[in-house]
Amino acid sequence: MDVKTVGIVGAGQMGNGIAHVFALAGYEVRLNDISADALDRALDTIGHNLDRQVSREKITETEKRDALGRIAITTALTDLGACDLIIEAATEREAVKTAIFEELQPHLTPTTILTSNTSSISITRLASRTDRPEKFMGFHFMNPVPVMQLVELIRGIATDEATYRSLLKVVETLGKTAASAEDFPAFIVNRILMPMINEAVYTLYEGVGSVRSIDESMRLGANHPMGPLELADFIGLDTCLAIMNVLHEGLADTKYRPCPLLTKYVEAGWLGRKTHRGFYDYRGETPVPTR
Ligand SMILES: CC(=O)CC(=O)SCCNC(=O)CCNC(=O)[C@H](O)C(C)(C)COP(=O)(O)OP(=O)(O)OC[C@H]1O[C@@H](n2cnc3c(N)ncnc32)[C@H](O)[C@@H]1OP(=O)(O)O
Ligand SMILES: NC(=O)C1=CN([C@@H]2O[C@H](COP(=O)(O)OP(=O)(O)OC[C@H]3O[C@@H](n4cnc5c(N)ncnc54)[C@H](OP(=O)(O)O)[C@@H]3O)[C@@H](O)[C@H]2O)C=CC1
Repeated sequence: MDVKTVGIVGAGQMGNGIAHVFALAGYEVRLNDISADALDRALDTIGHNLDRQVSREKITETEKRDALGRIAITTALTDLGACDLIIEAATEREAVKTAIFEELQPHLTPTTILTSNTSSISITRLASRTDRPEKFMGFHFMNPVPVMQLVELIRGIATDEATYRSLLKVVETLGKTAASAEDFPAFIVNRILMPMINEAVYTLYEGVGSVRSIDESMRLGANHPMGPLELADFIGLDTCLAIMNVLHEGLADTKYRPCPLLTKYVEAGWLGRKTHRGFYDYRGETPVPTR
């Protein structure tokens, strides 16, 4: 299937990054969110990130203008029906994702490929709730999308070869690298990364280190570009907790038990950078640890 138009559902940090890279690669993009404000913020962020690429001479002013011209925003999910490829990038909750696919279904063309950018949820289960499990895949981009090279491709039990090949081709046109993962909780990257982040939260919870000492230890001692708590704030603590819950429930092993302190932050609505408070407080000039 030759993909030309891409519908993206959810205009949060992942949705806007995905829209950015697809528009820059020449695809027509329709970006949807339930919130008109989220759509406006997404366009601002995309413009700002494209400006940065222009100032670093990665792209030209014309390429930036053309990319922005290829992105249409809409709060009506049904406007995405005619797209060749749908990428669902809404909140990491299975009920939210299933409801989106159910609402979209009657408006889709028979050839449309459905994908989810889920970080952890079973692709086979999401696919089974649609009319086209053979045309359904996990299409997992990394944050920040314009920078990170990897895209995980996850086939559900019913995904056909033609769908997989179409997505491989799409990844190539984006200039990114695909890695295939089997459909088990949190796939590859988050199966390894998220228990590390959860362990960092336990390290804080048990008083082994402070927010600063934990992050500095991993930045300077293990050469990670960000400390684990800084990275958790960057990903979103709600998303981190949702992934740990999928690992814990899906693999039924206590080693994936989410740290109670992570739960507490999420319950407080301190979700990290996106709410301006998490393990750090981002409301001032420089981030300040909250513990
Ligand atoms: C949860 C999941 O399901 C899966 C996941 O995504 S897990 C999260 C995976 N991501 C990571 O682990 C990110 C770890 N952090 C990093 O790699 C780096 O800190 C970082 C790339 C985010 C920033 O790097 P840095 O050196 O501190 O910043 P900086 O030098 O300003 O930026 C490096 C490049 O990234 C770009 N950049 C930084 N942040 C960006 C953003 N939010 N959007 C777009 N571009 C961005 C910069 O423009 C710069 O580009 P060039 O090299 O082309 O000039
Ligand atoms: N954060 C990360 O580092 C990564 C996240 N992912 C995955 O990507 C997905 C999105 O994550 P992320 O962008 O971080 O999350 P965000 O919270 O930044 O964005 C999610 C967006 O989806 C919107 N939304 C919620 N319900 C619907 C709906 N029914 N229809 C349309 N839009 C909806 C939200 O609106 P509102 O705010 O109004 O609820 C919000 O704007 C998740 O599945 C996550 O696991 C994958 C890779 C990395």
